[in-house]
Amino acid sequence: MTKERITREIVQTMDQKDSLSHFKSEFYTQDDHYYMDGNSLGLLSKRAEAAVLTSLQDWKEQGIDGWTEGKEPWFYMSEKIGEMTAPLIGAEPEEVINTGSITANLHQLLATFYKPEGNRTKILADSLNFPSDIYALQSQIEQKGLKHEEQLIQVESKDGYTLKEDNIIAQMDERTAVLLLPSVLYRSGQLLDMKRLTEEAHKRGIIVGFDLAHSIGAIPHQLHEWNVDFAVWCTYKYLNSGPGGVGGLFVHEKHLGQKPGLAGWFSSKKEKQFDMEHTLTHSETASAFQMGTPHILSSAPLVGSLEMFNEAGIETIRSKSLQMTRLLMNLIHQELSDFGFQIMNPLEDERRGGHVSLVHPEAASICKALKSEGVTPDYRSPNVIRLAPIALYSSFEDVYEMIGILKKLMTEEKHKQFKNERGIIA
Ligand SMILES: Cc1ncc(COP(=O)(O)O)c(C=O)c1O
Ligand SMILES: Nc1c(O)cccc1C(=O)C[C@H](N)C(=O)O
Repeated sequence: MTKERITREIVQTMDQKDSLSHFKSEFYTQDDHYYMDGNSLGLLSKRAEAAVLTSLQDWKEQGIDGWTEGKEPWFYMSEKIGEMTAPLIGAEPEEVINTGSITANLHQLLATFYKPEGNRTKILADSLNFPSDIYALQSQIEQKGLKHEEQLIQVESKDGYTLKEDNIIAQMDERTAVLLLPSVLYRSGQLLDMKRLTEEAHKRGIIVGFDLAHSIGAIPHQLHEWNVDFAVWCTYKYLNSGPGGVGGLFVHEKHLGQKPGLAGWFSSKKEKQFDMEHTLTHSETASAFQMGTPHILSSAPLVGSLEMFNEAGIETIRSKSLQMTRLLMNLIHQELSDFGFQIMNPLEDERRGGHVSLVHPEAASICKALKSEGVTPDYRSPNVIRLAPIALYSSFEDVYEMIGILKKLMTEEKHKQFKNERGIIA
């Protein structure tokens, strides 16, 4: 931690040096409001809005011809977004497609890659992953006529927040068919060593998949180079596609050409799709893992949003995000040491994602009090406050202001006015 006292002047200097600061005006942010929840639902940008309006205009003016003749033809939009996403995850364009949701894509890729055979029947996961991933794993095991209680192995966490890569590797063996892990854990923000885990799993003949929900748009990846077999993600968090925005998937080139586990007419080769044959000629790219008609109005925002990510560059985004979360942690030490907060995310740059995870016994009431004071944090049961300053639309001074607000409300015990229990979502 730094020794120098952090002042407003210091953070203002950081803002002056920030090469990404101009992006803030491209987002709908509110004055005197500090939005720290972009790790759950990112904010709307003007470019994303314009992209949706383009698709609406195409529909208005062209009706069905919008599929091929629109300004942004709908028939090719999922592939275009896949190409735009590829640089963020270190993929070849044909390895990526914009489709589905994390849960739907997990079902698709498990239906494709989970092939229990002989003794190799188990799926290795962890005990801290988001519930939807675990439900998908359980039901895919059941789909194969097996019992998930016997086949799903969930690596335990010693502290209830983080995982040790060594413990995960220790559980990989010749009975493991698939390994599925989050890149960044949704509560603690721990970033797992995807490269090492993939290498170790492959040595043992295991197929490797990652859920990139909490890393895509915040952290660079090298999925192709690391030889990851598949990955899934959502786009409504760091990629700012809006509520229910269409997700994405990656399938390594070495598996392309394989038949999708769950086929539909959008799995087709584009030039064959409208032949309407009952024998599927599936695409040879990640497009094959689509099923039905793409959700154009929930994909379109990405055409605008990803343009900004590619202009900014994911390495620059990561570097600012690390600087912001480092500042946030330093300010917590400087300003909040009397109030019983504990930082649960790993402190090292290479082990933490885009959010800071603060544990406090009164986390729920503190989050409600923060909201009443113009800060949007994110609460996760039972005691976690997640705070995510976002590289494209948060400033260093926002982080400074937000900690000032938190300190004031803790000093005045304003959170005591709120029930220490979760609302419907947070
Ligand atoms: C790690 C993780 N997996 C899965 C999900 C659910 O994804 P979806 O609702 O897009 O299927 C979320 C968030 O909602 C998540 O954070
Ligand atoms: N997907 C969400 C939704 O449909 C409603 C509210 C929140 C969400 C989220 O994304 C939660 C998020 N995955 C989390 O990490 O908690």
